[in-house]
Amino acid sequence: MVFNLRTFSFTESDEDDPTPPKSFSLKELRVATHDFSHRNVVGGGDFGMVYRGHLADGSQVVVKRAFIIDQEREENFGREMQVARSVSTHPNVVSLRGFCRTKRELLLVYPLMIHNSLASNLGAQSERPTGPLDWTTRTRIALGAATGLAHLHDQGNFRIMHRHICPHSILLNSQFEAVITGFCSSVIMHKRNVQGRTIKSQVEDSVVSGSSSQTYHCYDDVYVDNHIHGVNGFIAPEYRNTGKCTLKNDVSPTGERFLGSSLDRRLGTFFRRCSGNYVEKEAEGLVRLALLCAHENPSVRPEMSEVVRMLESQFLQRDTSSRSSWSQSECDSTPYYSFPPSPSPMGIAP
Ligand SMILES: Nc1ncnc2c1ncn2[C@@H]1O[C@H](COP(=O)(O)OP(=O)(O)OP(=O)(O)O)[C@@H](O)[C@H]1O
Repeated sequence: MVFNLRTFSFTESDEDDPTPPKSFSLKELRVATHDFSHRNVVGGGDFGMVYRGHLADGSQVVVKRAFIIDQEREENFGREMQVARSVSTHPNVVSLRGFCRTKRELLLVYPLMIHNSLASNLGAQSERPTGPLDWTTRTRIALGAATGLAHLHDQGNFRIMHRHICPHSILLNSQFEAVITGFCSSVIMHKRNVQGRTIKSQVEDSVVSGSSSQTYHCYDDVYVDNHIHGVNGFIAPEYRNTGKCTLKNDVSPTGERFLGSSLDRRLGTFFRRCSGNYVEKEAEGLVRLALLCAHENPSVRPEMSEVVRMLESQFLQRDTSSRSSWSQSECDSTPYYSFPPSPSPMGIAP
């Protein structure tokens, strides 16, 4: 029995706690990536370029490299480190292998996800030689991504808001399971105890980060951001308009984009490309859930844990029962765990 300082509770073992990220030398990462050869570039984002590499122990990794250090990248680096040190291990959340800091560069090392991002497997940008993702894979990706996000949202005494969820931040491993990445904009919200003090995670205090000061936010406060983070088209309307951060900010792009993305960025494109290769009732249910998540009123949006339950009841049931697809009567008998019923013309944002 172990007392967990992060969750303030006893657990059977601490095996879910993350292994502390390793401090790499720049030389090790240069060797791993063939001196950051452009042939090894697998992506890029706000932080910098992302290179594929091989470590000396034979493992395949990516190295995210910022070779211009400014305040924004320092903060991004700090946030990635904070999340990595705080979040417990989960198969749908990427874990930081290590980092490197020099006077001129900031580098983050993650395990390589062989199928890159969801974005690179969808629509017109798809590099897939084998054609569009099949329906079962898409539904597994939707469920995996929702599970990863729900895990971030529920970390015992604190919650992690991702704030940058989009098809580029959902990676696909060798089994095409979704793995959430991209914590450059994430915020950790802590619980307040009875004395009004912020209970914060012990592990965070040991974070090796460049940022000189840490601000701790309580999740029962409304945290207002004066710099809007996120990708255009993937930002919850209330956050874009007011800067107010809540976990429901993550649910909106979830609906608009990744559940929608499980179908495809443009539904018409998906239905054409899959030429009937999907389960109609499931696709309908997914569209309804996506619309509910993207509702303009955040209080109407479900929590991520509810999204997971709805998806599980839909897709896991399919695997274990003889029923071929969902029906309205099944939905009626299990209202909480089922996909939402068809929207009324009022109330659901287009
Ligand atoms: N572990 C990984 N394995 C394979 N490809 C990756 C991995 N991490 C990132 N990539 C590729 O690099 C792209 C950018 O990564 P990421 O979203 O982490 O960068 P970023 O936008 O700089 O980060 P952030 O979202 O934190 O600002 C991804 O969309 C993906 O194509």
